[in-house]
Amino acid sequence: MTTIHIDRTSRWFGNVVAVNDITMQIAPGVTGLLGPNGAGKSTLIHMMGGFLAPSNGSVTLDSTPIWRNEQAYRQIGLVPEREGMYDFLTGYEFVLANAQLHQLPDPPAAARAALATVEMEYAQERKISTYSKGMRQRVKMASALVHEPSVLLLDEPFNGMDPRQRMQLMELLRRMGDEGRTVLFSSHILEEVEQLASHIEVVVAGRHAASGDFRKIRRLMTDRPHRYLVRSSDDRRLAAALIADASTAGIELDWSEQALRIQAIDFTRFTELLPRVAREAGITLYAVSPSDESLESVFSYLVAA
Ligand SMILES: Nc1ncnc2c1ncn2[C@@H]1O[C@H](COP(=O)(O)OP(=O)(O)OP(=O)(O)O)[C@@H](O)[C@H]1O
Repeated sequence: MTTIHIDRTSRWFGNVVAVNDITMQIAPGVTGLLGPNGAGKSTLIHMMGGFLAPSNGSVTLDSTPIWRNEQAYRQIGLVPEREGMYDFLTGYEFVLANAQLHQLPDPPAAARAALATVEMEYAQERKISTYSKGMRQRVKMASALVHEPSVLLLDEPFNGMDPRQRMQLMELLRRMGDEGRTVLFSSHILEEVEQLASHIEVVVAGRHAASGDFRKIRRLMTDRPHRYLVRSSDDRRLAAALIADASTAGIELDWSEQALRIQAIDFTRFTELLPRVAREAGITLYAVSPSDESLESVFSYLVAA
């Protein structure tokens, strides 16, 4: 059993703080790392994989630091997000090279086994340049699995996959989690995480925003009061119609903005209510935007789904 501990860890690049004082643990099973673009997910994953040193704090695997620790590297497999691969190699040669780098006792057998795990034997003799995005993803995965790591880190693994490939990969990750491996994958899409991980970690703008059971966090995201700025063809009439519904907690006419500031309690109900009320009253909606920053990121998850 292997657990990664991230303890008061920060990472900066010049004056950009990509990861800001984050503490979290990644335990065996499948964990989803959720956050909007630029939240710091890749930077965190690279530190967990030993690709990057923390600027501050520590990242350890069962109490030993990961950075520059060969023993830790033997236990970790990392599937990076980047697309660039050795296109002139065949899938087999690519995975074999990694098996050799790990100095495994029988690199060809390990490469074949890893390619079988991701169901890529049929195309293993083809050049990577001829692969689709999903096939590339699977070969990267085979390469990360070739030394049978107990920790598997995947950066946006579902990007560009079709629904069938997505399902296959989800099944594989689920199986690995059930086997007791520590599997962490990042995503900026709420629904993707929902299907695979019951435990999630949320990062927003370099900070740790939430941790725990997916359903609880989702409720937190969707059931908290939300503030919107709404512009319409008749703000006063729209305000009167909305306030009658229990999902609206408060409305203010903002003269300087020429808009309504609305506070909604029940997110789902409000997002159904607003267009319906406007339609029934013959009011045109010109703009509906979340008016606080944290909500904007929550909103982007929902929109991206
Ligand atoms: N090597 C680097 N040099 C400078 N800035 C960097 C570097 N790597 C990351 N950053 C910055 O750190 C922040 C976090 O980036 P990171 O790639 O970790 O986020 P992310 O959540 O993985 O986003 P995405 O989903 O878009 O990949 C961003 O502002 C990014 O521009």
